[in-house]
Order: sequence, then structure tokens, then C-alpha cells
Amino acid sequence: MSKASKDSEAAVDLPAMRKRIDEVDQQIQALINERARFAQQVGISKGDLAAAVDYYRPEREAEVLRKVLARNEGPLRDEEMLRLFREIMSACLAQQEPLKVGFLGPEGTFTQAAVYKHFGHSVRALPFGTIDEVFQEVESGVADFGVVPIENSTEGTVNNTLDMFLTSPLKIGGEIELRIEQHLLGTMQSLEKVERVCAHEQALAQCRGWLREYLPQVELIGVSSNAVGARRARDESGTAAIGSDAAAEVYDLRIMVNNIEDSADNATRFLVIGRNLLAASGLDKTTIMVSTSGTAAGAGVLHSLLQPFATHGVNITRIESRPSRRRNWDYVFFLDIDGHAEQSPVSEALAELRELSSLFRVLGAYPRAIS
Ligand SMILES: O=C(O)C(=O)C[C@]1(C(=O)O)C=C[C@@H](O)C=C1
Repeated sequence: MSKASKDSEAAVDLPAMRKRIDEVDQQIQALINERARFAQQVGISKGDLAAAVDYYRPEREAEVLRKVLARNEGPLRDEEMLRLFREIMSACLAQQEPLKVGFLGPEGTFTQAAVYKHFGHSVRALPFGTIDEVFQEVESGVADFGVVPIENSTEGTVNNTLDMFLTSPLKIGGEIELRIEQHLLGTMQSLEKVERVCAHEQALAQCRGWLREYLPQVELIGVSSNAVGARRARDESGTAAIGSDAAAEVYDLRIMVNNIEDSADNATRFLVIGRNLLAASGLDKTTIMVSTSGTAAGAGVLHSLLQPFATHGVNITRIESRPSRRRNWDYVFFLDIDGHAEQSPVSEALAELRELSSLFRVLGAYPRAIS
């Protein structure tokens, strides 16, 4: 032991300090159970409902977490404090029955990490093979909610997810932002032993610069998810993968090189999809899908669509266009706007927009991501 740490240990009375910790733990535990009893009372007041999903109130959870953030004075970081409170609420809700949350699997994907970040660990996370399957299983009721990627800060939109809304009746019930840390994973002892790297195309793209510099000769193979790549790295000699700490653990791989992503603030945004529209939480975002084909087609289409937002002072934070799949060169626009669809001034802007459009759907109004 270094002299400095010996000195600081001598400066605190260790047994006394641990006794204080024990006392605080006892109070925390009693308070958590008191909270759980209150949550149970709230649950009972909601009536004799069918399933956990009927007790879940994401707008209230967002409000609770914003209060946690506002009063946090440290030393624990905001992120840690949020995580603890999310877990407490997750456990309180699971007293009824755990929520079932479908995600783009298999085990160990970033999407699974996003599920736990948003819902806590007291849920049943159900892995599905494709984004389409996640939508189907939420629609059929096998899962209460689904979590799918929507955009990456370096690679842009996940078109597959956006396109699902063209036909799916599901609603957006939340967004999750996750910092993406990509590591090179494998069983080999050195980089020279790597013959190929298997990972999802997005992960390969996010690490393009690093791969070009350190593994210029190796074959890069795009697979359906990083977890599939990790499984191959576990089972094949000469194959390495790209993935998270969780994937390294699940597939029993060594982290050969940490943080090989080209951009240090690489993040992915995920959407929570469910069957119902949510009530306002006080700090919300609305996503709509709109098209004017057949009404105001041609020059000025986009301008006419945006006019109602300008008139009512509503802030648009994102616009994406996708082929409508009805006819060639016909587009559907996806807009994210600040505020809740059912509250003024958003409701007025949307009423005007609805008049101008041939296709109009509120895909969801949900609490803004709380990091
Ligand atoms: O406030 C409620 O409606 C509750 O059911 C309580 C509680 C909580 O633990 O704070 C639990 C689950 C809900 O998703 C939201 C909040």
C-alpha cells in the first residue's frame, strides 16, 4: 500500500465510517420499500388492469427523472443518479408484472443496452431477429413495447425503421440516446492474427478510419448485427468482431483494442414503439408523417408543409424524406417538432397541416430523451 493511501486510511476512522454506511443503507432500504408501497397504492388506484403495460406511465417517469436531475448536487454524477432512480421505478412497476420489451437482438447488442437504459433491468427483454419482427411482435401484443435504432450521429438515419411507419399502426412512445463505444473483440493474442473482421455495416462504417490504419489488409464482412459478428469471432479462428463491453462478456471475447470508433462522441438514438399515444410530460417532442402528393405537388411542397409551423411558432428539429412506395418520385416527410401534439400551439399547427396534406399521421408525442 502506498504511503498516501495508508495516511488517508488512518485519517478516517474506518469502522466508524462503515457503521455510518450501514445506517444509511438501512434508511435507504426502508425508504425504497416505502416508495414501493406508495407505487403499489397508485397501481391499485388505477383499477383492476389487465397487464403491466396498463400501469406503466412513461410521462410520469420522465417527470420523476427530471426532478432527480434538477436536485442532484453530487458527488454522484447525474448519469449515475438517473440510472439508480430508473432502476427503482423499474422495480416498483415490476411489482405488478414485468414489462415485456422486444428489441433488435440477439443478446449483447446496443439495442439491448438501450432497453435497460430506458426501462431499467426489471423488464423482460425479448430479442428478435429483425426490425420488422420487433414491430410485428409489438403489434400482436407478444411484447408491450419495442426498441429499435433510428439514427446514428455519424451514419445518419436507419431507413428500415422509418419505412416501417409507412405501414405499421404503432406509435412512438419514447426516445433513448446511447453513447456508442465500439471495441475490437476477439480470442487471438495480437492484431497480426486477425484475418477478417465481422460486424454490422454501421459498426464497420463507424470504425472505418481505425480499420484502414491498423488492419488495412484484413477482410471486412458485413453481418446482420454486431452480436452475429461476435458469435463468429467466438467460433472461428482468425475472425475478430466489433462490439460493446456487453458483447465481449456475452460471447466470452477479449477486448483487443478499446474505443476504435472514429468519432469520440459517437451516439445512437433509439425509438420506443408501442400501441398507444402518450399523455404530455411537460417537455415533449412530436413526430409526424406527412405527404402532399395529389394536393400541392410540385415546387413549393415543402414550403407549404412548413408554413403552419412558422405561423404558430413551432420549432422543427428534424426533417427526413423517404420514397412513399405508392409511386415513383413521390415522398413522405417525417418531421420531429418541439412540444406535444395535443397541446397548444402544436395542436393548432397540426390541424392546419392536416388540411393541406393527402397523408397525415401523428406517429407519437413522447418525453424528450433524458440523458
Ligand atoms: O405514478 C404512477 O402512475 C406510478 O405507477 C408510480 C411509478 C413510480 O414508481 O414512480 C411506477 C410506474 C409508472 O410507470 C410511473 C411511476
